[in-house]
Amino acid sequence: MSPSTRDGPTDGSTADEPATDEPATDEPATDESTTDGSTGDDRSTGDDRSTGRRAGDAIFRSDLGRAGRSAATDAADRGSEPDDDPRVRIDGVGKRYGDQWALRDVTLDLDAGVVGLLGPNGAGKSTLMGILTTFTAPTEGTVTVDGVDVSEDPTAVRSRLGYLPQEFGVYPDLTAREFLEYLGALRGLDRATARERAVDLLSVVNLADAADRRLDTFSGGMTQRVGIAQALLADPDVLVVDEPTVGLDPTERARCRNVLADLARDRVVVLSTHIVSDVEATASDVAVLVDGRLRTHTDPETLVESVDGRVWECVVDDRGAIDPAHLVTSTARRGDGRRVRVVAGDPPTDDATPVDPTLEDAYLALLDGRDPNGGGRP
Ligand SMILES: Nc1ncnc2c1ncn2[C@@H]1O[C@H](COP(=O)(O)OP(=O)(O)OP(=O)(O)O)[C@@H](O)[C@H]1O
Repeated sequence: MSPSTRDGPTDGSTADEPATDEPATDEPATDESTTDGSTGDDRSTGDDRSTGRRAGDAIFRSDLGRAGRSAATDAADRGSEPDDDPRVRIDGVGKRYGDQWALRDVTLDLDAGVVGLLGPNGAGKSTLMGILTTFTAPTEGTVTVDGVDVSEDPTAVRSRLGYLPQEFGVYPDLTAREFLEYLGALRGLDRATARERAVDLLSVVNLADAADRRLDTFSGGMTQRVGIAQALLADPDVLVVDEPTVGLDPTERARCRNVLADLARDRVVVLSTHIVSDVEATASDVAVLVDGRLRTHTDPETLVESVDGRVWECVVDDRGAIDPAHLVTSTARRGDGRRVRVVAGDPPTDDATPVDPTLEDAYLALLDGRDPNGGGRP
């Protein structure tokens, strides 16, 4: 049996090779054969009717007989109080390719919750995820997961970490249950444990009703949730997901987001995405990378507040009516003209009305960096 097409691990687990500085090994495994699932019929709901569990219920972690991997449990095993160290500590991390720095001096502490990793193309998000998932060796700085250094002991880090790559491949002729059992066996689980875990995980991602359907009948969103399930096979403390909602319809996006938010109750979920509304809907933290550097790490509410009182909507005949010194975050043609959304210190037109800011307004203003009072970019 072979996966549809892929060059790397089918399960999105991290590569077996130790992290290296060679760019050739810095490419995360990708899969060009995602299921588009146009024939899928997803009847799953937020609740698993067979068990009555909610996605990501804490019961899942204990059910899996997890051998105490969290910092808290490790500390309890050692007979000591858990320390205040964050689950993930990224300290002064940089990555250089040739003479170009893809990432520089990034310091981030992460604990349970969803951290939305945002940044324009080329900002360094994939590089940072590659370092976190042990694919890529940092040039400088350290990353620890539950106190374990990714460079010193990548194998131990991998056992604490689940990864859903952007392109996730499945074996289309297997059922969801068979697929997870297979990946569980690859991870060294015995048959009974793999079976039990597959059932639990399908419940966690609200696919219990579809467990015995072949994967080639799954919609794109269902396949992504299978991807999340496989990333949870080792019941990781840290889940890294790369653009999990791209190409999904709004209903499936919401389902996927809800699963991630539920899982983040007792895990670090690193959500790398360009879809700012997904971050707004799920994240407790937002980290913005620009040109390889961390521009901000805060909570979404604080970022939104940064443009409070500076977002306006107005209707204009054409966009030229807006002072080019102002940042236009959206424009839509309406019957009465163009409705534009503007970030500016003062009303951009006489009839502009103030509106509640969104995270997207704040994010675009942060990237734009121009003076909201109209003075242009610094
Ligand atoms: N293997 C590599 N060899 C050389 N340069 C690389 C390599 N991987 C990434 N880079 C460079 O590092 C910088 C950061 O790239 P990275 O892919 O991490 O950004 P990103 O934020 O993930 O972008 P995107 O949103 O487009 O996926 C870019 O300038 C990119 O060209």
